[in-house]
Amino acid sequence: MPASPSHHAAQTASASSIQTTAARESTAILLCNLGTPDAPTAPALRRYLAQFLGDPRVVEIPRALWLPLLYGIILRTRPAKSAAKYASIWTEEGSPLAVWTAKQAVMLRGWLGEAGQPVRVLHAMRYGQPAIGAQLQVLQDAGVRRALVLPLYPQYSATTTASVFDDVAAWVRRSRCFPELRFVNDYHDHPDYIAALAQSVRAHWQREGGPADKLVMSFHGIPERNVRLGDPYAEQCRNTARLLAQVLGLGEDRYLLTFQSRFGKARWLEPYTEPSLVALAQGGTRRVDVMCPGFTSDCLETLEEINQEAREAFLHAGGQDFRYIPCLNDNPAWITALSRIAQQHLAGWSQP
Ligand SMILES: C=CC1=C(C)c2cc3[nH]c(cc4nc(cc5[nH]c(cc1n2)c(C)c5CCC(=O)O)C(CCC(=O)O)=C4C)c(C)c3C=C
Ligand SMILES: [Fe+2]
Ligand SMILES: [Fe+2]
Repeated sequence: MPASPSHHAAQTASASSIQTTAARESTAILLCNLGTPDAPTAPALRRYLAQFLGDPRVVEIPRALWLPLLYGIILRTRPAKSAAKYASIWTEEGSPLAVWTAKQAVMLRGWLGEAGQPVRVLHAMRYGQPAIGAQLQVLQDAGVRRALVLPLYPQYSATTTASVFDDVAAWVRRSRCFPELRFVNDYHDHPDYIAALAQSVRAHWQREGGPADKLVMSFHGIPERNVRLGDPYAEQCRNTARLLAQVLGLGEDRYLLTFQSRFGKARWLEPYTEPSLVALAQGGTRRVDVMCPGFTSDCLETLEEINQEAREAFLHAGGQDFRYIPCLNDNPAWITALSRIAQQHLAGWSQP
């Protein structure tokens, strides 16, 4: 059957609309997070921890000393203990970290689309699935020409941010062709990130009928040695805390910056979160608001370590009210912040 003129026109229109969409979507954003086990079970934890703790960015002990310790002791004992902790926070949809990260990618795509900037947005995990290299390959195979890698860590640390970069670079080394790449190092003082945190605290105060005696801001720790060797992480955490306190109008006596999740026997950044909460309770502080501004998604470290373990320690030491403020998760102000951070890094990247 010969094509009618209208059939022809429809074909041309749809071909050109595909081409326009393809041209616009030749830019992509890859949101990268830490990753999480596939299941709250000892075998899944063993796979996850082997990858995580086998990363030389995370444990900087010489391989010849560390690997026997990791495989001989840690991977025999820790998986079962950690699996039980994960089981206490697991949801029907999976690990909270995975659920929130996937949702952030979908929302960010929607936000940018509405702002007239349709770009592909995928998420990837440094440890576990979906892997960073596999997602970069998906983008490459789809014809993406420019990719912005955006780690979901507001504060830069070699243990986290640089490790994402290592993984991107490892994929590049294996690739014949790859998109132009840009990389976000940190956004610890970005006004929209600070504003999103402030908004989440104010909303919490509104729900609770006002501020507690103290706002505790707990960040993930790193070994103190890393900071001495030049990691800017601690300074960036202090900056975030100071800026947030400033926006909230909190004087120095109204907030406390602490570091959580110490791993191993070495000295980590201090003050440690749980002992600080115990000291506050013993010193007569009755009510605390507790938040984790360095985590953009709720995860094991916030839901179990802070909202379960640290809560119990505070109440046991005589505290009366432990009020946990959830992470930014799917907070619209946070997605707006992410879209602005992305737009600023995409600016000037010409369309073909
Ligand atoms: C927010 C930034 C993070 C930094 C910095 C960080 C450093 C760091 N972590 C470990 C060891 C572990 N961390 C674990 C879990 C974990 N860590 C972060 C974030 C940072 N880590 C997150 C978001 C999570 C939770 C992931 C989840 O699935 O919900 C774990 C695994 C759990 C356990 O067995 O305790 C370990 C181990 C080190 C050694 C380190 C810096 C040197
Ligand atoms: Fe960690
Ligand atoms: Fe922990």
